[in-house]
Amino acid sequence: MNNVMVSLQQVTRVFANRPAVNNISFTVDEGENFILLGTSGCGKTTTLKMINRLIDATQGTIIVNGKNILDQPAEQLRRKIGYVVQHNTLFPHYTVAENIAVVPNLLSWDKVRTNTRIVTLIEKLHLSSSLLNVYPAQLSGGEAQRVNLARALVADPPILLMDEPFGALDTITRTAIRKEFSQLDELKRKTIVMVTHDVQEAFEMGSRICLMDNGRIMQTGKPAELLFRPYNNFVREFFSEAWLQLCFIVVRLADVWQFLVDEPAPEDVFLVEVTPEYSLSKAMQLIKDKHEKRTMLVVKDNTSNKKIITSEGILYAFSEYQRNQ
Ligand SMILES: Nc1ncnc2c1ncn2[C@@H]1O[C@H](COP(=O)(O)OP(=O)(O)OP(=O)(O)O)[C@@H](O)[C@H]1O
Repeated sequence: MNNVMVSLQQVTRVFANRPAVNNISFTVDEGENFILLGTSGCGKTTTLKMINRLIDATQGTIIVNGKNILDQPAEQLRRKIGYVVQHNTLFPHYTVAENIAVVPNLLSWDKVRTNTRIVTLIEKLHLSSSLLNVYPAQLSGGEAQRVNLARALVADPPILLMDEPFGALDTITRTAIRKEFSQLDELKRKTIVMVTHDVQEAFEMGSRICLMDNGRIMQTGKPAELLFRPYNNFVREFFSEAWLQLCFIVVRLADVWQFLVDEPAPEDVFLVEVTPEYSLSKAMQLIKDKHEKRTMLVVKDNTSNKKIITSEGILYAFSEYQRNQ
């Protein structure tokens, strides 16, 4: 059985007689990337802030790591929960190193332990050590967001709440940082609840997605479930515009394996080896990226299964797969 780290049970939050969050329930397992997705004003941020008690629920129960969040001082709860928001929340008169050291200092860590941890983290987050002594105003948006993350991770909290963490970045930096973040081993072990209104981001990063509208949950499920088994018209329509692109993010070569046709490779073709774990979009990208010569993919798993495929073959396999959903 998976260990449930965060559980919301029939939670409501009312502002000025209007429910911003209306009777919602979900659980997040240890190590999950749980995404709160939805249009502006649907209650995502309110939901996130209730988990670390920045906002109190009007009704309902919230359990974090087996304990009702009201049964402990808010400060104690927040020590187990890292929090990253869209805006730069670094203290302007503290250097980068001093900013990251805020929590270790509160926890009375000795200097050596704090410094060792800071050096490890900034390396992992691809920040140059020369930035440790500069002030936040001198950082680019991407650097500032990495420092924000370092500060949230420094005491190794088991849970991380992120509210549009890439929202203030330009598209290119945003995509690059998002990719880096998904590969960080430090984040892989964590239970993450992340707010976004960016559908592609939700599908690239989420192990499960909770789609909200007007304070209510429309559907919670794995990315593929939302695409192939939408509960209602709202869910269907929410994803309709980007549907194919999203399918290519969530469906792997392994999923369409039985429909992939093994083709003979001509001599002058460029062969790229991939595993069946590649998503269809990553596989297509590889074929596109090598246009000087025709590219085919050699898909090999760790037994002796092997198929040589083309982009047309991937499209064909996807349409067969979709018909069988
Ligand atoms: N402190 C507050 N006082 C009054 N109303 C509030 C307060 N905070 C949020 N609301 C209202 O609650 C609703 C949900 O807000 P929330 O910030 O949770 O939405 P969101 O989905 O995170 O939106 P966005 O993506 O724009 O941040 C909105 O109608 C908002 O105006």
